[in-house]
Amino acid sequence: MAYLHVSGVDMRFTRDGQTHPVLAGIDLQVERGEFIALIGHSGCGKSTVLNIVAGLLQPSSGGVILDGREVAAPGPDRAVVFQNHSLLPWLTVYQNVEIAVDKVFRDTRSKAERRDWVLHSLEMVNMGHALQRLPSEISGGMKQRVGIARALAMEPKVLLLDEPFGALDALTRAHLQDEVMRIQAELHNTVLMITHDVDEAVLLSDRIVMMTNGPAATIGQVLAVDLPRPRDRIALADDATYNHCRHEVLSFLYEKQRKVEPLRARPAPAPARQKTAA
Ligand SMILES: Nc1ncnc2c1ncn2[C@@H]1O[C@H](COP(=O)(O)OP(=O)(O)OP(=O)(O)O)[C@@H](O)[C@H]1O
Repeated sequence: MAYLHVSGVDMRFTRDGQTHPVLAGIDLQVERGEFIALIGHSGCGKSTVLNIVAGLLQPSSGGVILDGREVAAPGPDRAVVFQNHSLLPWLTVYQNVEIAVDKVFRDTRSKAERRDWVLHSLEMVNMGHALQRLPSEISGGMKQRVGIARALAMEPKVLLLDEPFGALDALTRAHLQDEVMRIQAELHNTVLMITHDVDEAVLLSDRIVMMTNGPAATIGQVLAVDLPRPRDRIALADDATYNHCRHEVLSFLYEKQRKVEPLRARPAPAPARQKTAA
């Protein structure tokens, strides 16, 4: 059996007395240590899938099994990193990671071991120099790094990333993607990452799971990214496999699942004014 198994998941929300089918028959099996990117048009239900795996939402039918146990509620074995860093603003960088480490390892590791682990986790994302700073005193990219350190420090079975780099500028984003690849190579985490960025999906993942448009979205195509690691973004620009994967995802999104946004009606042009001679 797969390490993470999302099985027959349907999700319906009730809004204004009406039932809206969001997900229908989501089936996904993820091996231990695999990096999965989840991609699809806005509103198709990617976050809903992630929240179900996190245990934050209960599916209408179907379920999730992680390492042989059914997911019924949120737990430290599934750490989530959101797009908008969710650090506690009144705690320092160090304390933001410490609070998670204390929660998970209070009974199994000594105070000194926990302290070393907090420091190690922050060093891993190159934040060891800013331990005493508050979130308001660091950049968006640094906050995201601390969020990733906090999630990794919990040693989760699955790391759930909901557009973790979505709010960052292109350079910071590339830098953090490289860091995540380096950490992944070291720790072999099992990762489920939502992204809107096709290049990010191909660069980082082992498989790309593409979702159809809602309502009642499901998995439309799964693409294996057969690129050796470590991966180098510059070398990959001319790589045939990389470009093939990129093309497959783009064609899924913009040909097979083309999403036509309703155009807003334009206001009628104002009638031309008669010019009157002065
Ligand atoms: N708690 C809720 N109650 C009612 N409807 C919801 C709820 N959560 C999500 N939805 C609806 O479910 C659909 C899927 O939302 P979801 O956030 O999962 O999509 P998404 O693919 O992650 O979108 P985006 O890429 O824009 O973040 C949307 O139509 C959304 O309005």
